[in-house]
Amino acid sequence: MKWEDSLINIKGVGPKRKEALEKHGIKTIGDLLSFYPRKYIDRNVLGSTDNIYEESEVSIKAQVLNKGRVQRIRGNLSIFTLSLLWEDKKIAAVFFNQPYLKNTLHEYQEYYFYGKIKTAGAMMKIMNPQFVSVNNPGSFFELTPVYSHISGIPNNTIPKILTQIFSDDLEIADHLPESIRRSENLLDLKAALKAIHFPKRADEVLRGIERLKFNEALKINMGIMSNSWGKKVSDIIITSFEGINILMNNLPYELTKSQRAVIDDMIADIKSGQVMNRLVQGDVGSGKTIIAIIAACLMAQNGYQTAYMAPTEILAQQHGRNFKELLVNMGISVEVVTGSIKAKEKKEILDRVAKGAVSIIIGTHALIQESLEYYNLGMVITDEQHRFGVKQRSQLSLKGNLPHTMVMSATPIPRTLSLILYGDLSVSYIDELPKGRKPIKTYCYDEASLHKIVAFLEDEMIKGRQTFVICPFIEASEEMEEVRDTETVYNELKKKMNPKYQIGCLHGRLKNDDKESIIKAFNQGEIDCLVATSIIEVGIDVPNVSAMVILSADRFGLSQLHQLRGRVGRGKHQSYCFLVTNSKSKETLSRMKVIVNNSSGKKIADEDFRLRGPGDYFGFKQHGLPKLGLLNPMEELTLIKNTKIIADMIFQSNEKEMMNFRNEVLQSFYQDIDEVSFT
Ligand SMILES: Nc1ncnc2c1ncn2[C@@H]1O[C@H](COP(=O)(O)OP(=O)(O)OP(=O)(O)O)[C@@H](O)[C@H]1O
Repeated sequence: MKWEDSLINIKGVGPKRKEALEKHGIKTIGDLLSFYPRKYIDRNVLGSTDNIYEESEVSIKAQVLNKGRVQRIRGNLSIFTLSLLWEDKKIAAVFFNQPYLKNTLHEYQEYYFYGKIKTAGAMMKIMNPQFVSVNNPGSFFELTPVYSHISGIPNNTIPKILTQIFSDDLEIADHLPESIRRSENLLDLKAALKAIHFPKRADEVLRGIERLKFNEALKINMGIMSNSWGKKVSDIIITSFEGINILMNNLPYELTKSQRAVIDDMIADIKSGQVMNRLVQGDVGSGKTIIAIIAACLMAQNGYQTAYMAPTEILAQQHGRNFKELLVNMGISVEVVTGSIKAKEKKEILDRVAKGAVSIIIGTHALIQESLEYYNLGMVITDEQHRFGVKQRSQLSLKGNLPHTMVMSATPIPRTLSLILYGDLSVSYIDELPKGRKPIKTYCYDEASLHKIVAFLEDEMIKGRQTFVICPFIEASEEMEEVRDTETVYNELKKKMNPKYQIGCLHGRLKNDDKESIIKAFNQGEIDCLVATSIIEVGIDVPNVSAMVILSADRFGLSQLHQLRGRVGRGKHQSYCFLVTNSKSKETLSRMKVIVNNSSGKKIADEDFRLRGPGDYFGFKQHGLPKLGLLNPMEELTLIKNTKIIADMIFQSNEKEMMNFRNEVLQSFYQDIDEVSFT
């Protein structure tokens, strides 16, 4: 029996169960072996009456004192209660819906019981315990794996199938080179899987987990490393820096110290003769776009093209305007290519790109399309914002002859995750905001205060400012009446606000042309108040906006609220953000407090991470990385660092075994990420 064999040949797996397992992503023997237990029951802990903890799960040794009593509650529901003597105390064993146990448990006999202890009430209880006779405990004290329930599969079926798999001639090829396995003191793969599924003791499970986590960490590291590995020396020759000096000297503002430092880092990379792989990390509104403009200008002035990949069409258009504003009169040609552009126009642009008549190409995913050929791509910039995966990034880089890469990101990423995601990148931080920015005053109110908030927005608009009103939904939902939607709010505001104010409404369901014209009108100050969904979350840059109201604010994640709020306070005006929620939940209110009291993206991300836990935070899927089994990347810094060193060693090695292993791991990595879909 092999890893890739189908489960259909296994006894006990008929077509129905096969289908149920497949729904859960379990198709092969290997998939089932990779379906790890959710937890283990350890009945080895023998409880004592000296030390009883409410709700603790323990084994107790106790004598049955009576025949017990079955109470019928209603229908099939029954409770069987039995009195036990545990050391010198009485305890009741309570069984639900198992009246037949009356004939199984015998008076005056001793048993081991395992279950949850409840101390509240007149008598101590052990709830729904498992039990075994003291004279014949069998495997009662062995560790028992517990698997997540799969609908259509009885709970004891998974262990049964696994037992069969292991008792047959199971072949598991362990490709990890023996030398690494030994130096890292790891179990071989089959032994590790056996330890996970059939452990006798807890330390065996730990050894099994150690090996399987190692596999996952090594695979992720090798997959990421393969993006940049072996393509270090750059053929791109940059000699002229005059153009960017002119550009920088003519900006309407002075660059911050951090912005200058990032530009220095970039220039040093380019001068080093090696391919640049740099992540630029800076909080919302810290001024990352100008870095991209300067980098693209440098490339253009030296005869190379730059591709700039933005996460949304709206942003691609906005960047297009910004780039053109600063670069067109320097004789640099900029074009925006998006999915919605008309075919004829697109063809014309693509022809010009292929001939080298366009220097800067800005777009969305469309930039990765097969049909887009570059003349001489010198740099790829991705405005990451967690929308692109590892795969897209590398696909775009493959378009040229090893172009330089720069990744922009606003969201602080925990160190471990950034080591994985950007393991191949050097990092520059923009850790200050442009001069003169005032902290955004943030408040949390319930809906009863809405009329006052609307009056406040009108006051701001009298002063010539613009405002945002954000709603989670596009239209009203019957199931979730309490959640605000753009359609209703837009109509209400039209009635409530002075008609001299222009109100606009923007959401993802509008046609691209309509979206574009609304954004344009808002940019030009023709719309005073824009009601929108989170579509404006990233990147939208209108410095005249001074107030934002976020309705049903509890529907958004903390980092998302921070991103949304980052759409105001981008100019010299004092700005305000109102989080509106009717929720009284303590948890919600404490989340709102985090935003009210903090302005730093890093602090908010830390809190988000603390409140939500690692599982939810920065999903791997969002980054186009495969789902992990046992590895929690947030907590395994040492393992990730160690396996990175090993991955590097494997990539450097000319030994056949190492090279074969490398190819196999990469094949599997790319297969995994092919299965990841983007939403
Ligand atoms: N040094 C500076 N001084 C003053 N204004 C600046 C400076 N650098 C950038 N800006 C302006 O600040 C605003 C925000 O910059 P930008 O849009 O580049 O931010 P960002 O880092 O991309 O933010 P986000 O992550 O929110 O998209 C823009 O209007 C930009 O022109």
